[in-house]
Amino acid sequence: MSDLDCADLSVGYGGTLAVRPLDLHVAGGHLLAVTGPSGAGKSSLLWALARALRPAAATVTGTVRVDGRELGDREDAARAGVVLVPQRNGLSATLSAEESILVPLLALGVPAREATQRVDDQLARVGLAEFRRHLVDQLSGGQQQRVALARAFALQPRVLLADESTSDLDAGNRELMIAALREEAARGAAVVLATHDPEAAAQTDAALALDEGVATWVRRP
Ligand SMILES: Nc1ncnc2c1ncn2[C@@H]1O[C@H](COP(=O)(O)OP(=O)(O)OP(=O)(O)O)[C@@H](O)[C@H]1O
Repeated sequence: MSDLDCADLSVGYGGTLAVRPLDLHVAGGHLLAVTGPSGAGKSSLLWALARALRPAAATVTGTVRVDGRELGDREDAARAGVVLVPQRNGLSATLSAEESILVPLLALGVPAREATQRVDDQLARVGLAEFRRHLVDQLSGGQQQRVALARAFALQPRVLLADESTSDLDAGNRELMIAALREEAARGAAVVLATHDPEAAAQTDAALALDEGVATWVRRP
């Protein structure tokens, strides 16, 4: 089990305070929803938790810890097993579905045979085995979201931060992907899903609402 904690975490862009100082604990094994209207600060919070906001782009204060160890920068967060699925998926249009999952695994030094097995397993898990050779550009928005989730699952994250990762899915695939996020939590990860969708949020262990950067518990863990 891997715990995610932040203390006094805030995000500002020039004069805008997008996330007001926040203390948060997400225990390994739990799936937390971060809800709120457009512009509430959900993406900013997830990017700050992943230590992925560049100092030139945003002012981030506070600390983020995984299993008690403070994360310095994005590379440090990646080494600690933090995986962010960004809102627009972060996939490269010119890679195929399978390459999208394989390349980060090989870059991290996962042996080729194991990496290939993980690609097969995760494409099957998200129901896209027959689309493996399609370029990302040739996939629908919902299929791209499922590839992005498969890529994250293949990395076996200790902390998984998914930003609107079910927004383009039909109800059936949304249920499947939320079940997969729950399985990642059951494996021991701390999982956070930012979502507009009340039906997705209702299926999580706890829900935190953001409004103009102010966080309020809707359902406590
Ligand atoms: N790079 C940036 N520069 C300046 N302001 C930004 C930047 N990114 C976000 N903001 C502002 O910060 C606030 C929070 O934005 P954020 O994207 O975190 O919200 P969100 O809840 O994820 O919205 P959405 O649901 O539309 O994705 C908004 O007022 C937004 O305009």
